Amino acid sequence: MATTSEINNDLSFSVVSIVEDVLQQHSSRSSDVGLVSRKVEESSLRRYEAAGWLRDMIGVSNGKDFPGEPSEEEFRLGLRSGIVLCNVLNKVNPGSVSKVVEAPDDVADGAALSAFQYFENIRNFLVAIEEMGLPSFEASDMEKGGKSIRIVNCILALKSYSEWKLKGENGPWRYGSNMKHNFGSRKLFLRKSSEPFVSSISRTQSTDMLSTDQPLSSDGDSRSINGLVRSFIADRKHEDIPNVVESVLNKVMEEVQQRLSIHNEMMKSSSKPIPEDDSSCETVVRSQLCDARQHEEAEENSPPQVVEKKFQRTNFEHHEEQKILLNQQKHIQELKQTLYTTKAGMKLLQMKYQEDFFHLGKHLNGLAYAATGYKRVLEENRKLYNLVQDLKGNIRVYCRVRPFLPGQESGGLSAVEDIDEGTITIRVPSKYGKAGQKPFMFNKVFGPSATQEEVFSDMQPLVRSVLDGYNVCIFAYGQTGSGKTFTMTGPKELTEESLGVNYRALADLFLLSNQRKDTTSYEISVQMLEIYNEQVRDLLAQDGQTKRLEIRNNSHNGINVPEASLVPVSSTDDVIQLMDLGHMNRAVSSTAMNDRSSRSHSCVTVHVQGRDLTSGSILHGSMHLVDLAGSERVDKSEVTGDRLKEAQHINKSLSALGDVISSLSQKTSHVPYRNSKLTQLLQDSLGGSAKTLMFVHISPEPDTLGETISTLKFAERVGSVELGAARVNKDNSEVKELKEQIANLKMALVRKGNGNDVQPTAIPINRERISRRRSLETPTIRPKLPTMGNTSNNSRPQIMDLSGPEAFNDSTASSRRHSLDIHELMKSSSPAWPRQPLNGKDEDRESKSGEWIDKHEELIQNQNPNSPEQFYQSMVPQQQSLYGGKQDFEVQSITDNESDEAATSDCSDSDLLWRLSVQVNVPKVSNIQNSANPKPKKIQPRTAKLSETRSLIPSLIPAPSKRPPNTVNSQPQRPTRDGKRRLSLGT
Ligand SMILES: Nc1ncnc2c1ncn2[C@@H]1O[C@H](COP(=O)(O)OP(=O)(O)OP(=O)(O)O)[C@@H](O)[C@H]1O
Repeated sequence: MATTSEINNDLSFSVVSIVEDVLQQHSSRSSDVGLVSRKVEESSLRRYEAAGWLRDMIGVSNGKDFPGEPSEEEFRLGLRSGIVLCNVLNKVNPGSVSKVVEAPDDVADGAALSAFQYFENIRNFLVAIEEMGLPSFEASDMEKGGKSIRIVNCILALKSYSEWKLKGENGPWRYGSNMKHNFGSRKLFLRKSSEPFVSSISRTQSTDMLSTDQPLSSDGDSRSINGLVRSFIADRKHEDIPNVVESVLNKVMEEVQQRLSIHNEMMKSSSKPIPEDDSSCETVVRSQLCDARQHEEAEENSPPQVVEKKFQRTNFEHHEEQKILLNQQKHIQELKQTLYTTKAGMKLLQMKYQEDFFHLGKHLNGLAYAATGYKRVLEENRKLYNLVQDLKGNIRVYCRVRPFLPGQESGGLSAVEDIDEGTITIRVPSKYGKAGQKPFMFNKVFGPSATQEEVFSDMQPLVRSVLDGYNVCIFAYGQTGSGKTFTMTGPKELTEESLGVNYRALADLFLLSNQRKDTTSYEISVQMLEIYNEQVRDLLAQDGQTKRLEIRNNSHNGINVPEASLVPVSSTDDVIQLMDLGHMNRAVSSTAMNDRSSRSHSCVTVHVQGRDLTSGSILHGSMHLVDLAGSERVDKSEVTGDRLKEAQHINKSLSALGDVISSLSQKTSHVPYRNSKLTQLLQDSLGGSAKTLMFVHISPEPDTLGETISTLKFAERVGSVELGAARVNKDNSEVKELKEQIANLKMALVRKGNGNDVQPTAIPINRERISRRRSLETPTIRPKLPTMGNTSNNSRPQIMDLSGPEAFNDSTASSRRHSLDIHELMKSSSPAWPRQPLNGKDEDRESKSGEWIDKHEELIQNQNPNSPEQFYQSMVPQQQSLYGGKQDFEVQSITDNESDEAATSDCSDSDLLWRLSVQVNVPKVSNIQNSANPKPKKIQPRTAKLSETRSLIPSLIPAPSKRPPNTVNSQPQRPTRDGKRRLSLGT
């Protein structure tokens, strides 16, 4: 912003300028036309002189664009950049302009020069000229309409100075008095360094006034005005002077007043408040100052109307700028507001998003929970399904897919498309008929990645139920190389992780029996058999003898091959030792399909006997762990000779297995168990009261797809077989008591039939205590099992001899009690007890669907000739002939709470099974030897008719629903045909 002193100075200087202008106008007005043309010519000559000198000074080549006789316009344009002037000045007075700003080459004449060049060169030149005391000119004189005469004066003065300097004259230089007066006004210039430049006024009217040493002062100003006026009136006539002076003064006064008013206006506009902290204000102020200066200059050099217009324009521009500024501020405010709103909106959105995320998270959690729940429900469904299957007595079927073996991957394309819990989907290509996918459903499907532990954990409850007195059978089925041995035993190199079901099952039984040792004492023993070429071999035979063993089905204690070694085990080490021996003895040789193919069925049978330490009751369970031979067809094995024979035997036994399964699923009356040793061995598990699990194995290779599909089809059929609910093999004191009661009743009947008046002993029947359990025999009469060598010297586990009474202490007592009772009865009855010879060939009798042959009952008869049954049999020959030589007694099944409690398996499904089971059938006892017919009688398959006939045999224990309790119905009863087990007294 201009300071007051500056304004004052400007004003004082302006007075000089005003006077000068007025005088010029006055003189021009008063001059005649001739004078004007003379003046024009004179000024042209002077311009030529100046231009010529400048060309001389800078050289023709540099001044090529600067003509020798330029027009006023050419002259002005040539000097406009200030370069020529500065260079010439530096030549005249070296160092006067320290830096000359060169114009860019491509700046054409007439083009607007940059403000920088304009101000730099011209200003530096003018400053130097003024310092030298030479007549100066205005920078605006360089522009169009400027006073070039002043420029010419300045250059000619410089020329004169140069010539003076060249002459080498001493003393101060004086500008020539012959020169025309220089009316150029002074202008305050600032050096580039912003150093205030104090100019001295050079005036040319008189030598005493033109001293360069004269300081700038108000005296100087007045002197210069006086000089101007004097020179103006010098060539006037005396009588004109007062008038001229008066008109000049009037003019000056007018001009001064006009300019003052303009200044005041400017002052007003420039004194408007400027916003402090707005950086743009600084720019505005600067531009205002600049405008003010330009305005001043324009004011000084332009006629008043132009100045007025310019001022108005400036004012208008200023106004516009103010408006723009205000608008911009308004916009900024609006933008700020928008920003604020946007920020608030963003915050709101952020909060909303966070809320949404939170809800989403909750929702996802809910979904995850639901998914887990769904999985749980699925799992529960599967368990319930399995439970229903168990209740129905279905054979449980698991499927396992072997992974590709190293080097066997057929481009990674497996025959298995998908595995989902209990469903396996097989990819069927067109060569097997209709291309597509074929699903098979089982109780559980294990994929190739399933571990041995996972596999076992799923069947663990089943295994554990052996300790509760159930019979369990797990058999591995599948073609050669599908992984049966892997599942049942493990790979060749056994590790803890790769141990198969056999090892894990026994280890688990040891663990559980140990946990229960306070309540139950368990004895676990193992048999290992092999069926090779339809011969049963003892794999635990130490002498390696391949003695042909016989299978005796439905033995009372679950030991179907009594001649095979039965080795007690108590630890996993024992088991490993035994298994090693068994594997050594097993027949294994190579075939084209699998170099470790076993062409025999192997069966590890675990026998468990548990004695309840409180009640003394005995239970026994057995578990068959069967690794079947490969199920593939003979022709595929590409074998001949011995191998062909082996394969044929395998096929025969597997076909027999298929037939048994088929007839079981169709519930036919005759089940052909006897068609192979395998079906004979598994008879109790397949048609009896056992829990059976078939583990079907398949290979993933597509080239065995045909075999895979037939294996899966077979397995599906097996899954549909209902065996009836499993039962616990438990023998307790109540059962024995009941048996005695039955015997008494029978005797009473016999006596009555003989004309004796003896009334049946009124022994109350405690229905609640009637056991529904299958085995009713006493353990003292179990078949003697073979022993192996000298056990004291043998490091192997000792073979258990179950024949001794000490093995079954509690039952001995029971047996004694039983015989005592009988003797008492015998004393009161007259008929003699016929002696029955032992007959060991009875086991060949064929069992039928829905009944089981109790050899133990038979043995009771054989070993105890004085038993009531024998007595009864001997006394009722007529009845035998009447009813087809066999009597059936239907025993009403009653839930036995105690028995249920005794079944304390960890196996939830077996427990539940028993708890849900309301009515379970008591098994029939059959094949009791008739004293009148010592030879074993081959029982023909029973027809419906025979069954009807036999049903006429009176039931000694009436069904509670039909008859009042505690009464004996001596009339023959029709046996039920609903599959209930019946107590059968054979001939
Ligand atoms: N689940 C599995 N994981 C890894 N390897 C397996 C698996 N199942 C089987 N194998 C491997 O596949 C090969 C054949 O398995 P395995 O001998 O058990 O078949 P198999 O059905 O018992 O044959 P065979 O009928 O001849 O006895 C073996 O090398 C075995 O280690």
